[in-house]
Amino acid sequence: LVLDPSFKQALAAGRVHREVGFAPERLVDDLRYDIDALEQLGRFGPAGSGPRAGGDTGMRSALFADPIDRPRDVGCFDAFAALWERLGIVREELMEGLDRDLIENVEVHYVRYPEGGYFQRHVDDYEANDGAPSRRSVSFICYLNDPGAPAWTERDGGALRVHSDGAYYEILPDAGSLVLFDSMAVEHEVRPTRRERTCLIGWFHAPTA
Ligand SMILES: O=C(O)CCC(=O)C(=O)O
Ligand SMILES: [Fe+2]
Repeated sequence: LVLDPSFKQALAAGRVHREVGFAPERLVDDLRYDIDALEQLGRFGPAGSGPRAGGDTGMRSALFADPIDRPRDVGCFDAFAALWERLGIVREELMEGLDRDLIENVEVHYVRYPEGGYFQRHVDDYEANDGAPSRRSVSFICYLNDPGAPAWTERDGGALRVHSDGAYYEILPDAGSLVLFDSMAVEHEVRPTRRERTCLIGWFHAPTA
């Protein structure tokens, strides 16, 4: 098992579940190498699917790259594949633990927030029933900040702020940590960051029918 069993209660209650050290340091380094290579190739841009995709609305300031549909002779696609395999186990544990049907087809992006980057308050599954065969069910974010740099602190900004019942709590983007939450239930935002902030984000989908 890769997830602590407490994820069941957390997700069912509309809270965020966090796994510290989900991606080992060595893997985070390799993923950062991949991300840097894609950035140098100019593969990062403001598009990407998310609430009000496009990034020109002021909703967010972040850059996205596709880790799958990209040249594989640069960077380290194997690092992505290793993380992907681990996320496949997460998907199976979520299906079992939440009794949800999660399809294999998932959305995934590398995301880089420059200094000053942010993402305003939102819920990930914004699509009302528009006839799509599936919808976002569980959101996952693996933080890929530099494990060799000083640890992230509150003063660096860039916290994931989670809203619930008129209050909020914040989660720092510690290198290698994974967060999971219900895509329809959890309102969240990324506070303005004072450091470059890097992660992999994606969504496990469930059939709409
Ligand atoms: O970067 C994060 O921590 C969260 C990003 C997010 O909420 C999103 O892309 O929907
Ligand atoms: Fe989000």
